[in-house]
Amino acid sequence: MTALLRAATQHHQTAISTVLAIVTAITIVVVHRLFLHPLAALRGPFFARISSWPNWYHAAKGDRHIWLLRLHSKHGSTVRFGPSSVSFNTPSAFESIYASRDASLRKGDWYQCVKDTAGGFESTFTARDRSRHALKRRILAHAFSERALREYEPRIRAMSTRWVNSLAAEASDGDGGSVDFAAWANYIIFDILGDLCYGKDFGLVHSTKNRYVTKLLPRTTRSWYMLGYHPWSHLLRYLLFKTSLKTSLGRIFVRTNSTFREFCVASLMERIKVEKTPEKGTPVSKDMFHHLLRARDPETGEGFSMGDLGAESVLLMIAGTHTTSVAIAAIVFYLASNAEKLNKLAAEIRTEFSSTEDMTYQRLVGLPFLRSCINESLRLCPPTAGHLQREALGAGVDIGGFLYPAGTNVGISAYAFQRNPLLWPQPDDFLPERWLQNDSADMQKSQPGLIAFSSGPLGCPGKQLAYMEMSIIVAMLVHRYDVTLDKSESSDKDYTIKDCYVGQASGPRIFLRSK
Ligand code: HEM
Repeated sequence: MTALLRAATQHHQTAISTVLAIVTAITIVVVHRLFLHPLAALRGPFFARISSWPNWYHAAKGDRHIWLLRLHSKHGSTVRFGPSSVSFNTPSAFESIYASRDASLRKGDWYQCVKDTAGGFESTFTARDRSRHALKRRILAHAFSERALREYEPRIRAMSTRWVNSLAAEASDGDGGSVDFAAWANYIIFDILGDLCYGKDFGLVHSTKNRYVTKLLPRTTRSWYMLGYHPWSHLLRYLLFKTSLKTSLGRIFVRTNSTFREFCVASLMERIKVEKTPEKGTPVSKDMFHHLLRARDPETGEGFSMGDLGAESVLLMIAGTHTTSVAIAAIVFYLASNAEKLNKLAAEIRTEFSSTEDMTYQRLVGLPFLRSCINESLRLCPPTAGHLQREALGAGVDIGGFLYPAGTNVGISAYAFQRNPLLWPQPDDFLPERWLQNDSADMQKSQPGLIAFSSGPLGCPGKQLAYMEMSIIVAMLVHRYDVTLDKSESSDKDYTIKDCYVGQASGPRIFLRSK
């Protein structure tokens, strides 16, 4: 009995000591993060300064961009939103973090997580080492040269014409009902990318067979957010990808990711087969992989290995699809919600073109209101809305006179930046005209550029291609149809996307009436 009592007391004492040890450890961490940490002087919400859970919560919920905008309006232009994470919303910080070639910054640990979920295969996107990244970018650049873009244009126009024609049957005011435009924007963009990457028609516009692919991507990028921003990310990644759990839980976790990768790699393999054994009489398809299979780095003479090509195949299909389709759905939302702007754009397009067949990109670039509508929509709804993480290295990085030590994650959310009321008058309103005045000295002073494509050596190489696609598709749609919002489905004033790295969108539901 006494022995039992002694054992119980001992147990009790051990439990108390354990609890005390945990409380002491937490107190030390909290006190350090609040008062002794090199970032202690920065403002931010209490719980976010002491723990990464709030950041993870918003990343998992998909509203981190909205959260960051709120934090900036409360705490100012520099916000500590995690123990070692800082967000900025000024043009000078953007210059320092993204536009410069500062060697004291590299892509943050989150990009490593993306690489881990891809079985360790490294793409241009996940190459964190700056010289390895630069090498890959020089090779990848062959797929985005001016000559290549000129070759892509007729293909984009042909596919867009096919799409715009088939929309008539889908969404007519009165009988056909409204359509979810985000879905239809996805179909055309996936079809275009299939053609531009592999010379292959995925056929999403005409058949339901491959449409499942559009659903895989948001789930994949969401899993990157869930895991990459998790406070225990390193431990979880170790367990999922480095231990025996790899073949069970690890495999389940990356299942969607793997299905998408298999789709892209299978398309690449088919493409390579065609390249090796071309059919007699069939013209060579001058698509992205036509260029990338031959591309050599002008400095080292290196080309992509088979593993590299697989990784780039997945990257191009991720980076080039939902980004552009979300952007197009947002443009259509803002136009359909602002009849006066839509009419002005329709007048510009219908005056310039008598038919969609004449819509060359060279002529579309000359339409100032079209470009302004695209820019204004990208400002309000940047498809990669979140905080693009960069990690300070070595002696740290100086941003605005403050030294951020090695290991600090710095970055900017395009959404928070582009709705910063100190930079953009009436930040929440759709005012394409603000871009028309860009030449005036006043406007240039008060209005910074868009940062939706990021900038500098890690910025988007597909920017020109994206403008080409957006211009052609929107112009064809507006030329061909009167577009109206299906108000019975939504009364939203703003186009809200979920930030899952690449935005996730649904709607707007629209009616189309042939002109
Ligand atoms: C409206 C459409 C688009 C937007 C807003 C956009 C935006 C961006 C942004 C912000 C980045 C930097 C991401 C980061 O640092 O984490 C990026 C990277 C990238 N984008 Fe785009 N993008 C668009 C369309 C495209 C298209 C059409 C392609 C090609 C088919 C493309 C290919 C890429 C690639 C390959 C990267 C990785 C670059 C690197 O890591 O060096 N993007 N894009």
